[in-house]
This record gives sequence, C-alpha cells and structure tokens, in this order.
Amino acid sequence: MATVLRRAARLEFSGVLSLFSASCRHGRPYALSHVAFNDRHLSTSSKVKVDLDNSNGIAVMKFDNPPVNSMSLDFLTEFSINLEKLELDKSCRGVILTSAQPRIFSAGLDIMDMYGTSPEHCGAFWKAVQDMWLKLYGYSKITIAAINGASPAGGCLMALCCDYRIMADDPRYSIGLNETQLGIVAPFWFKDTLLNTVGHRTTELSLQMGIMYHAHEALKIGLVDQLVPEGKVLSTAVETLGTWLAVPGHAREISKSMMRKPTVDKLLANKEADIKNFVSFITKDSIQKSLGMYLAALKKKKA
Ligand SMILES: CCCCC/C=C/C(=O)SCCNC(=O)CCNC(=O)[C@H](O)C(C)(C)COP(=O)(O)OP(=O)(O)OC[C@H]1O[C@@H](n2cnc3c(N)ncnc32)[C@H](O)[C@@H]1OP(=O)(O)O
Repeated sequence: MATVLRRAARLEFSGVLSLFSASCRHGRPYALSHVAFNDRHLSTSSKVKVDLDNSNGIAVMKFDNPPVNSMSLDFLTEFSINLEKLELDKSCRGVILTSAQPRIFSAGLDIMDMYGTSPEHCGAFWKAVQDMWLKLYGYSKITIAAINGASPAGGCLMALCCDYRIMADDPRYSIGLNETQLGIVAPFWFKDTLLNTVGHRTTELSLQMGIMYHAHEALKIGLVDQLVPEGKVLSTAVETLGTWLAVPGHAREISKSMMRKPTVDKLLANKEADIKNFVSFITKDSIQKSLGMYLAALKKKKA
C-alpha cells in the first residue's frame, strides 16, 4: 500500500513537472527559483509566496499575482509545484491559502488564457486547472482557506478544495461559482466540489443563477465555515490549523480520503475527455463572444 502511494505521489509529481515544461513551451519566461523549506523560509518564486514556519509546521501560501490574483497558466503551475513540494516535505503539517493582494482572494481563472488563445493553449491551461484541483482536493495534509477578499469562480473552487474556510466579515466581499454569468458552464468536478460542501438544492440554485454570496450568506449556506474581522483572518487560520493538528493525523487523513476519493477518481477517469470537452466548448464562437462581452463589461465598470 505504502509503495503504491509513493509511486502515485511520484507520478503526480512528474505530472506537475511536465505541466511546468508545458508552461515554458508557451514562451512565457518562468524562473523557478530555489525554494528551501528547511527553516522558516520564504520562497522567492513570483506569483505564490510560500512561508513555512518550522516551529509549528504551518505553511502559508500567499497569492501575489496583481492586480486580482487571476489564475493564469503560470500561476497555476507555480501553485501546484509549491503545493507538491510542501506535501513531500515532512516538516510541513498543514497549509493556509491566502492573498497578498488587498480586497481580493482570487478573481478565478484568468479569462485571458481562455479568450482568443489557441486550442493548444486552452488544452494546456485546462490541464493545469485540473492538476491544481486534483492536487488540492486530494491533498493529504490539512488545508485552510483564509479568504481575505472577493473570491469568484476559480477562487471559490480553490477555497472549496480546502478542509476549512475562514472569510473576512466584510460586506464588500463575495464568493461563489458565478460561471453562468459569464455564459460558461462549471464542469462536473467544480459542481461536485460545491455539492459536497453545500448540498444538492443549494448547488442547483447556485450554479444555475451563478450566485455570488456575500460573506454572511456564504456562512449561512455553509460555503464558508467562519467569519472574522479582516485583520484576524490569517491569525484565526493559524489557530484553527493548530486545533486540526491535535487530531491523530493518520485517522484524519484516511477520513478525508474516504470522503473525497470518489470525486477525485471521477475526474482521474475522465481527464482527457474533460480537456477535449473544455477545448471544444471554450473555442466556440458563441462562447468566445460571451467572454468578450464579459471582459468589456468588467472594463466598462471601471470607466
Ligand atoms: C467549461 C468552462 C469552465 C470555465 C470555468 C471558469 C472559471 C473561472 O474562474 S472564470 C473567471 C471568473 N471570474 C470572474 O468572473 C471575476 C471577474 N472579476 C471581477 O469580478 C473583479 O475584477 C474583481 C471583483 C475580482 C475585482 O474587482 P476590482 O478590484 O474592481 O478590479 P477590476 O474589475 O477593475 O479588475 C482589474 C483588472 O483585472 C482584470 N480581471 C479581473 N478578473 C479577471 C480574470 N478572472 N481574468 C483576467 N482578468 C481579470 C480586469 O479586466 C481589469 O483589467 P484592466 O481593465 O485591463 O485593468
């Protein structure tokens, strides 16, 4: 069993590394600097800052991709590599995800990776989204989302993948899978992640209407677990992780896997088909037109 798990971990890792080279092939410069996790250490990679505190084994991953922490191919690749490294690092016991950008946890997937790009790029991008989800939803260690700002679509998905969600109690911030509002459809594994958290009826309403929930509504439907003042989001996440660490790790990990494995296996069995579906859907003229209109509306809002 242990050998199988080790082999699976190695395969996943090589998957992420191949993703890394796919990102390089797209011609974007990508410098993965040396990341040491041996003592309290800040990674120097660019879009995701990692700080592992060896005194308690808690790593904080801060999204730092201005202006809105959109999840581009580069961001996703860097995120998955760092997450993988932390999983393999015995001194890390749990991971907190949060944002270094003011008012925004993450604006979700980078629309520019899906708008006006080639089918090949869309395919590589979608594989990176899948790999992020597979790694995070199936993560063996404890994960907590410290949601210190707006969290639409892919941002919400990332938070949903965590074991516990703490959100800033601020009426300006909202969270949800709003894909239908962009004229696109959340795939089955986005749907399953929400369904496993808030139940069938809420997921149905939420997905059809593309609802973005204000913090209080999100707490009410169980989309987030706790609201705290913005200044306390990270410290509460650290405290909460401490409580989770008090539970016998092996039993917790197996329980998590028991709850999530069927959902993870569903995508693993359909990865290639899901990429094909995505590429054929997103490159349709009508869908490109919807994305273009959504982007224009975002810009108009500013004017
Ligand atoms: C089968 C298909 C399935 C696909 C599944 C898709 C999942 C996704 O995640 S799609 C992305 C969904 N995301 C959104 O709908 C969020 C859109 N953004 C916003 O609502 C807001 O930007 C905000 C609340 C996150 C932040 O608001 P604000 O602080 O007012 O900032 P601006 O709106 O002015 O945005 C600044 C700048 O960033 C651009 N931008 C925003 N979001 C994205 C994004 N997701 N991808 C790419 N670019 C984004 C925005 O257009 C502005 O650009 P400039 O005008 O050039 O400065």
